[in-house]
Amino acid sequence: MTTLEKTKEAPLDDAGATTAAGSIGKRYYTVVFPFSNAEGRRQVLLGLKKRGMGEGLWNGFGGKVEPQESFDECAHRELKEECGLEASHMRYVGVLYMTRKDGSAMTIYAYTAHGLSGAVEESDEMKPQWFDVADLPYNQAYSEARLWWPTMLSGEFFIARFVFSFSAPIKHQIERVDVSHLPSSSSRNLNG
Ligand SMILES: COc1nc(N)nc2c1ncn2[C@H]1C[C@H](O)[C@@H](COP(=O)(O)OP(=O)(O)OP(=O)(O)O)O1
Repeated sequence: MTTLEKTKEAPLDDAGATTAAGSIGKRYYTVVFPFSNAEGRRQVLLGLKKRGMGEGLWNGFGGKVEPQESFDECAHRELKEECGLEASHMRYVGVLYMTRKDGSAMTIYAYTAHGLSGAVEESDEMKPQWFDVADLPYNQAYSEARLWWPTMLSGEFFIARFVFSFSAPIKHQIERVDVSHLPSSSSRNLNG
């Protein structure tokens, strides 16, 4: 089953994801949200960005996918570099296609991290802090966070598309995808 949520009636084109114009300046990123259920409280670790893009905003931990690196490897590396944690289980929960009217585009692969080990440490880039999932700092996060974090928190796989004019999302679509019927990677391998 697929559910669509749209801000506008006009459908989003896939400009940034697929067209020649959109692929110019396209960048691939990961973002990771570590979860904890310590003392019966469902919490997520966010980082306050200390420099560069998104400075002063709370976000998950992530960055650009390096050449020769898989998305999963990038997610584990960025988590460790930015907040000191390691995860025994990283769950790929969704993908965000972000495009600007100038044709530049960014694709962000979103993960939740579980089975955490290590000590939470502040890095050059991020100041980490635990938040109750019911009390997230949407007023000090990217403006589109309130549109997709609730879906990410629900655990349903999602495909989100945003079109920005400067930093404001002017069009968005969030598709929740039931992936339970898809073959696992092991069964795909068995089928060649
Ligand atoms: C609207 O723009 C954004 N929205 C959201 N939700 N997240 C964004 C947006 N722009 C960037 N991000 C995320 C994607 C990544 O998780 C980080 C990017 O971090 P950064 O630019 O610092 O990437 P690094 O590879 O760490 O960069 P350097 O090592 O070169 O500093 O933010």
